[in-house]
Amino acid sequence: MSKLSYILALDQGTTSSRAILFDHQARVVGVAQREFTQHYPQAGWVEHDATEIWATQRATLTEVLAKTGVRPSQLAGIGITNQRETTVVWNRHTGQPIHNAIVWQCRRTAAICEQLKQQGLTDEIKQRTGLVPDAYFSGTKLRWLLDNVPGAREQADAGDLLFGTIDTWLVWKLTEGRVHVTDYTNASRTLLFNINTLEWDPLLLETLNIPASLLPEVKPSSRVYGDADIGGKVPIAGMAGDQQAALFGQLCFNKGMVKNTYGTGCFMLMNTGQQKVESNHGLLTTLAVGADGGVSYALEGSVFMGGAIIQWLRDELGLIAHAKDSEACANAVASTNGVYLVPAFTGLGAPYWDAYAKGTITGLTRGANRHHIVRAALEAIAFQSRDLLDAMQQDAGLRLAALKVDGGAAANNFLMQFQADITHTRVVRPALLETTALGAAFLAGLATGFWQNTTQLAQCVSIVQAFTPTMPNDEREAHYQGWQAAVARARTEP
Ligand SMILES: Nc1ncnc2c1ncn2[C@@H]1O[C@H](COP(=O)(O)OP(=O)(O)O)[C@@H](O)[C@H]1O
Ligand SMILES: O=P(O)(O)OC[C@H](O)CO
Repeated sequence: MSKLSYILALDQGTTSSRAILFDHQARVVGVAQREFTQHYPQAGWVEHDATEIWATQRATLTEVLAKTGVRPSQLAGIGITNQRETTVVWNRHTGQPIHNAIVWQCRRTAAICEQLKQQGLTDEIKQRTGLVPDAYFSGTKLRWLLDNVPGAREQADAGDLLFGTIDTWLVWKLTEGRVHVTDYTNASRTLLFNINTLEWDPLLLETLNIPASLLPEVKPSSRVYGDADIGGKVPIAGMAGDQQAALFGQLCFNKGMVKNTYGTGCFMLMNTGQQKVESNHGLLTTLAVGADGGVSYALEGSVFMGGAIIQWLRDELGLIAHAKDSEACANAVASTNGVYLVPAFTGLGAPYWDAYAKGTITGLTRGANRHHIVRAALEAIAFQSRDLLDAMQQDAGLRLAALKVDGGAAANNFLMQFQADITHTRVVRPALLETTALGAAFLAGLATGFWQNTTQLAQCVSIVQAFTPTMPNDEREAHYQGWQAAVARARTEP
């Protein structure tokens, strides 16, 4: 075992930045968390201030060390995991972003995506990147910034600008501008990266008019990238998009293993090993991390609104005071009384990919009350995940024995039981829901010798609870058909 005692994970999520300190048994020794501002400059647009992201992330790092009394010299390494696709462009000389970051949820580039489809590039994009032409991914966001921020195109052509997803931005800040790097998992979400050759794709760069000089170097997810200067030098040794980090943290190292994360959105990933599986059911093919820390392929179902629906009920409708109150609220009624909520607030992601669908509530009667609506919101999270699981099982040609879950909203027992019921699949929840941070810690720990191998990692993880399906078959399928009918009403495309 290394003489160094801890690994620090930085988890930069959509709504908050977290720093979590793990010991050698992967126990959480300390946590610090800071929320940051969401900017909605127009309907459907979402931005973050990259400078605020860095400030909150840096503050959590300082706070977690201060409150645990751990010194930088006791850290074996830092692992970074991040909200994916969110796009930052900054000046390489001043380190200043040229604009707010465009967030993965932002729909402003839907028209650019329509153009790509009209140019007949959908199949080409799918074959090269594993993705679909949707505003979700970084490529069109980067294009928008270069085309719309005054002077950006000239600066880019002069080689003065750098692009990064949030991982790249944090490493750049932590190394004081010495390192401009990303990892394969984050690169695979840009719409610019070829997942067959594992290189930036010249055709896509040309199509979107992106100079290659903006792009970071791409490396494996478990690797020393450089030293962070945090009052002592600490190697940054792990880096992965948050969903791929969660897959690793859930020990899904091998082919056929699946996890579903319930955070702001819901993201179901299946490791397909060295086999690149193309979906026929609206899923993405993406890069993940294999047992040796190298590249593996994954199938992914991405749902834009998961726990964020609960935030909406809390912040915009005021139906609950705290997210966790949704559980008691849902349990206060025996059913939704025929109410369905389709959370297409930012369009619909997998498996529908309908950029213009709008949020919809159906089945309201005079008997409907806030309990029914809250229950329908939680059920919607699980229905969307069933859509993904059905698609994934069909694409992979297998039936899952159990679904591993994590993320903030996986704490909700009503949601987990309903998930088991509506998918007719056992749902398994680990003791630690922060599997995203754990995955990043594992990657950094493997690269620095803090942990030797995946067997050692598996010994650190324990399962606390399993939810077994109890809903009768006819009730389940009738309820799911009700959901499908509600989705059909929310959609703009057949
Ligand atoms: N007990 C709960 N029941 C339902 N939703 C919850 C609960 N606790 C948290 N959430 C939701 O989970 C999300 C936070 O999860 P988290 O994993 O921290 O997300 P992220 O990493 O995307 O910021 C929020 O959208 C919140 O509304
Ligand atoms: O911030 P999260 O955990 O909801 O994750 C966001 C995803 O990475 C977006 O693709």
